[in-house]
Amino acid sequence: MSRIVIALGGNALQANPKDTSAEAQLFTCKETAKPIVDLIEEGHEVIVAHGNGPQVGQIVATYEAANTIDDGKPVMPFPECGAMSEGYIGYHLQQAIREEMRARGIQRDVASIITQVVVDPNDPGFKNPTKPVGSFFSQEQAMKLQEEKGYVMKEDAGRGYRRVVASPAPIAVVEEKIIKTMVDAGHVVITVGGGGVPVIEKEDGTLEGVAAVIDKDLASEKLAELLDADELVILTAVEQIAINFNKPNQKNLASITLEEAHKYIEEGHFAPGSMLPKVKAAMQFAKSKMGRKSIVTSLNKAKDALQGKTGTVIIQ
Ligand SMILES: Nc1ncnc2c1ncn2[C@@H]1O[C@H](COP(=O)(O)OP(=O)(O)O)[C@@H](O)[C@H]1O
Ligand SMILES: NC(=O)OP(=O)(O)O
Repeated sequence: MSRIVIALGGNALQANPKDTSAEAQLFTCKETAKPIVDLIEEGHEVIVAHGNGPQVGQIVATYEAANTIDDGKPVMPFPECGAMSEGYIGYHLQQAIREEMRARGIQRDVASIITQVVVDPNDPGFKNPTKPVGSFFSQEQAMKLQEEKGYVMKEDAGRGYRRVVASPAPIAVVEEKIIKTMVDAGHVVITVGGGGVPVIEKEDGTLEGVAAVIDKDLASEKLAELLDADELVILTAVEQIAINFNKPNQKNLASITLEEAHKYIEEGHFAPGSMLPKVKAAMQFAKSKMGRKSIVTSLNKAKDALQGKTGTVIIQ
């Protein structure tokens, strides 16, 4: 039996970027629940983390469209929108996993924990936005949004333009002890949703939300180390990590050593804001302790990847 942290991509949960409906996301969550519950059925301890890039950006845009801007300040700040996205996605996942377990007669409880993750207020990520959020736009639409709303818009891995926001590195998981207690008690826990709501710790020990989106792969890696997990499984829209991605000479990789990963990063094979943080998270977990391994694959190939049939394994 292994302890496995599964990180689900926010984009992967919105399988068709043109259909941002709750119904479509719930359907994807139900499909995603199947390989997750396969692992639970096999006796593994599974902790589920998830992204929120598309969803948090859409929540922010919805509030803006509802004309809730007062004196130029958003009425619904970014951290609150992040917390909403954690609740929204967590709700879908916990319902889907519960239903799948019930259908198989598995007597386990599942719950989401709205998680706060501490970041450094001086993190360089605040000065250089890299995290794509919200929907995809054409170059023309993106330039218009940049001008009208002051957003920073960037091309996202050949899929179109998206708003990018600050993405500071995760330092600590505030609810760590509660998560550990629930996992140790045998419950299925959904946590660090959207990388967790980013908070800074003030001198008096209080927490304050900040406008940013933490990369959920990096937060999941931190969580996997804290929980002493055996495997970190990152599920996204592609079956394998590739070099020369989207080019005629694309080559999918079955495994990558740390040394090879460093070389491929230097050569610029992994897009910042999409594949690069996954590779970095996978590398960090693999090097944190001998024997730990990370796997990157697609939602529907999770089971095959865990049996070594596909996916990309990152090892020391
Ligand atoms: N070298 C690469 N190999 C595979 N996919 C890549 C690569 N570089 C960029 N990508 C893109 O990164 C995407 C995964 O990042 P993203 O969509 O941000 O993840 P998430 O599913 O966590 O939201 C893939 O679907 C693919 O389009
Ligand atoms: N927060 C986060 O990393 O979201 P995505 O998985 O959607 O990029």
